[in-house]
Amino acid sequence: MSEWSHGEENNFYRQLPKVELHAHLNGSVSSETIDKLIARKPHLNIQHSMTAIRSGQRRTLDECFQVFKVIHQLVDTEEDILMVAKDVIKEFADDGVKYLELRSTPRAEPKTGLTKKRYVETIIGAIQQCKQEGVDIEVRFLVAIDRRNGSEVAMEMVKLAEDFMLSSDGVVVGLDLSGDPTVGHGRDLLPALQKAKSCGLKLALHLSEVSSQAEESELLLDLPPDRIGHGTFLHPEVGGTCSLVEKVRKNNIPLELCLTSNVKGQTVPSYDKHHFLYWYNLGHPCVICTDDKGVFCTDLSQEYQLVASTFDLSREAMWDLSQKAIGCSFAPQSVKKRLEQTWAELRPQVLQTRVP
Ligand SMILES: CNc1ncnc2c1ncn2[C@@H]1O[C@H](COP(=O)(O)O)[C@@H](O)[C@H]1O
Ligand SMILES: [Zn+2]
Repeated sequence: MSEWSHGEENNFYRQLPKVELHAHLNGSVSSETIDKLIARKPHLNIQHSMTAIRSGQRRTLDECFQVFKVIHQLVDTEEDILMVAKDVIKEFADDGVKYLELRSTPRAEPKTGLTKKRYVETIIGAIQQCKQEGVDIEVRFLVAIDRRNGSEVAMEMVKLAEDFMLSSDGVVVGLDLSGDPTVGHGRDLLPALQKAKSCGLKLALHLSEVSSQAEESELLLDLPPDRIGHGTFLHPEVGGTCSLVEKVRKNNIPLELCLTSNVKGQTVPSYDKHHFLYWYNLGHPCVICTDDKGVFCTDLSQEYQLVASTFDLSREAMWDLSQKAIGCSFAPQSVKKRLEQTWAELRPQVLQTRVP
């Protein structure tokens, strides 16, 4: 047990400088922003209970994907996307996140004239505006491929990401593969992912989020990806294989781990059974992330605190986790170096203060 009071613990994790590498834009919308969206679109008759999974509640993964559909109805114009992206970036900054990699699936909305290209441009615009306003956070963007949409759209997203990688002043750094893991097969997306890799885009892939994906993970790990989202069922204790674990370890591929998301989405039975422990005990790079802070009603400070209390880790160990996450980011060396400096400057004050 910790010798610190609850208030002190909260305060410490908020002060801790953090890196967020796995955040889906529309899953990260806070209840305050949802209020503003509902006010813009009262005719949709959407209530808060439809856009978030509260403390103690559980949903099947399938039900989680229904929640995203509701949020997508609320976020369907350029103005909405700009507001949502700026709010999300500022909320992460307020939570002590110094570097954020946001990801989102470009959507065309014929009714409002939104195109996939404008979708990405609007998010890049939000990132630039936050920078101009002096928000204390460095932000990069990953174009997401929704696996449900098949190989053709995947290839279209790779082209879009490549164009933006070359024209966005370094804001677009890679691709995400996400969406309902029970739909589609990674084999069909392999050519698009290979192309992305060959043109210099970084790959963050959701792998083995459910137990039926071993064969797909086997295939996609040969790319290899630069980071893995979840990887819940990779290891043999939960039905994965030694071969999968070996591939991950051989290439030292960091795992993005999202405790609240996995427990609320019921792919992990309880916090203490989370696969964080398996990989952490191997000394493998693990990055704590939120996944969908709005939908799962969490933030990155809470996720760090949850990991520390569940696995009885010291503040120093948690500091090391947050610092090592810098190295797992897709930021260029110059940015990583600056972040390392920030961590070095903050360390004495954050690790020693006892603020009530
Ligand atoms: C809970 N675990 C998860 N597993 C897989 N994909 C997920 C996810 N959580 C979110 N997404 C992906 O992110 C989209 C919402 O944000 P954007 O509209 O892209 O910003 C979802 O529609 C899904 O494709
Ligand atoms: Zn995710």
